[in-house]
Amino acid sequence: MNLPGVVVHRDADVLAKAVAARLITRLVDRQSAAGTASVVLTGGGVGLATLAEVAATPARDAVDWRRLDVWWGDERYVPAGHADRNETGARAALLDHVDLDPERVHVMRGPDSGLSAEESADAYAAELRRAARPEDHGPVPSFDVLLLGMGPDGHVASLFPELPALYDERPVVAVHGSPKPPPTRISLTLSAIKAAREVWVIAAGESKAKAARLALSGAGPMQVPAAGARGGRTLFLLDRAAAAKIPPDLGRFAVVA
Ligand SMILES: O=C(O)[C@H](O)[C@@H](O)[C@H](O)[C@H](O)COP(=O)(O)O
Repeated sequence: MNLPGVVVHRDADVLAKAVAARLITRLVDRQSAAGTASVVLTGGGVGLATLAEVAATPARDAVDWRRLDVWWGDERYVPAGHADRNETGARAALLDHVDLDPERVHVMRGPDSGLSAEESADAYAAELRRAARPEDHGPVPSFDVLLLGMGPDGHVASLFPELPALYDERPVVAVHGSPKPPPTRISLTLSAIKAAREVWVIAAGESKAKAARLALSGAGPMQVPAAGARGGRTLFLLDRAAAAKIPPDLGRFAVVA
């Protein structure tokens, strides 16, 4: 597996703008090459700021939104429309402002669906399996780009240090007792994340600096889940504060700020 690339931007605002530009380019390139594209969204502040920047840039019109599959890396297990849902934030920031095919927006269902968290995870795994093509060689599509925010403890999606979800081999699991509220969540596992052609870990702020260093310096995924978040190509897209503790010889280090 290739070493992750590291790209550092001046601050959180520039980071969100730069990731938005990169995302639009990635989706347009995939649609040109394959006729279609797929993205996996993340919750969290930097992820939502990125989506808002996509909505704000006129270049968004270069994407054929109707030929895009939208998935989530994780979801908080609360009812549809609840302010805590990653879906709610993503809709407000971007999804409600572009012409998506509703059939291609793949939400993780909450308690209002009548499904338990476990059943919701299984239903999402089944939806992923249906979308996977023979060339994907597995139960999950080869996502074109999978976005991940990262917590100060190194969590990505709803994969928190030392929780059993980290060694679960199923592609999607229910998570109970999340240290970040709300406590019950649905998450892709590291095995599903690895199916992505590109994984982008996006983080801003000093509180993420230690996790970024550990994730890039051989820590174990049980202690630092972001250390196990790797795709065909992996990028850590950081602001200066989040990159402050990374020794320059780790990964391919590009300071563009
Ligand atoms: O549902 C969630 O809470 C997330 O998907 C989670 O993994 C998030 O991305 C990180 O906690 C970073 O969040 P911030 O960017 O807000 O720090």
